[in-house]
Amino acid sequence: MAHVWRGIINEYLDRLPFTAEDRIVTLGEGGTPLVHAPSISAEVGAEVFVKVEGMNPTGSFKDRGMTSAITQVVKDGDHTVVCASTGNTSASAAAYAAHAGLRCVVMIPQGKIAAGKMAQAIVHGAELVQVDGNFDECLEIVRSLSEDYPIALVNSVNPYRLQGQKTAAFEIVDQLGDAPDIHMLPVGNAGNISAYWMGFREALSHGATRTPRVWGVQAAGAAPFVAGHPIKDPETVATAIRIGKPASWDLAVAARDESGGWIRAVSDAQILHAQARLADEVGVFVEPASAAPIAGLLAAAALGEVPRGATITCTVTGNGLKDTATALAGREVEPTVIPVDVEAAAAALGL
Ligand SMILES: Cc1ncc(COP(=O)(O)O)c(C=O)c1O
Ligand SMILES: N[C@@H](CCOP(=O)(O)O)C(=O)O
Repeated sequence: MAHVWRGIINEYLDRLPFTAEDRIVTLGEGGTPLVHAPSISAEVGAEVFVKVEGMNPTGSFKDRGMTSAITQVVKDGDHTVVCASTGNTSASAAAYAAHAGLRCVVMIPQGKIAAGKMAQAIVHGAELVQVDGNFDECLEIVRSLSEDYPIALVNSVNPYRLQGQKTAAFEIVDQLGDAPDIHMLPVGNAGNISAYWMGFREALSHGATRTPRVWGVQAAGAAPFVAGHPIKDPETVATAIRIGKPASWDLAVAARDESGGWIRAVSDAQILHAQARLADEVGVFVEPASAAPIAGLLAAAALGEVPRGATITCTVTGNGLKDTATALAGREVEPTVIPVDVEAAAAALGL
């Protein structure tokens, strides 16, 4: 019988802190495609694959962490969850809380959330609080709230989030038959790079013969790891990674150093160029933050730093449909309007 995907907790139950007796809160997350990128591969002289995390139920990798965080919240008997967010965590928390019948409160930096993500939180019934501050300041507030009130924090400082997110590394090993030589991903609050490194190391006990070098990419205006210290006023077109004080700092530094990798920055222009190339050449529409690893890869190739023939996987973290305004800016196309007439259609197409 064909295998039916049942969400990451059921698929990797033996590698997660849950049992078959637990009530698993799942929307069928995970099992995302690993898509080959032929033209980018040819350009950088390696085999490049993108792990399309925008295919998750709410359109980002956060769902892997949220199934696990919300499952634990239900297990603990809590009724309210809270998060700070640049948009994707709130969309995911809102959806999983709705599924579990929990109250969800999200705190977001005012005016800095892509419209699609805001819509997701609203339609799933989350209570939205806009803060006249940035993500880092929102996170400080929700951390205090969760310490002082009976509210469960579901940002990636919640260890169950990283447990769920590590399963993307398991999937890559399963899809390739081994770990890649290099794994690349965007870095914001730094939970995901930490989770991947945990996953790749654990995969050594489940068929992988090696771990990859981890190359993280930040936006130049929000690159605390490149600066070596927190950034007070982060700014970038990639609003998902507009973060100056990453919560998982030590874990991310460990992922970088233990894997023999690096964390570098790319400009907003490089990010938008990579986003357009992914859409035009690979057929994968990602949000700006998700294009950062491709921008970082192209930059590394231009410096001659990409090992010839290497297998490189890049996590593209979120769906482009969440932020169509940024994707379409500067791309205004005047649609041709024709009457209901085949000849007019042919003429419009120059046939
Ligand atoms: C689309 C997207 N990509 C990348 C990131 C960065 O992930 P992390 O915060 O785990 O470093 C985020 C959130 O921060 C995100 O929403
Ligand atoms: N990009 C994130 C920022 C917070 O992420 P978390 O993984 O630490 O919860 C978002 O979507 O809010």
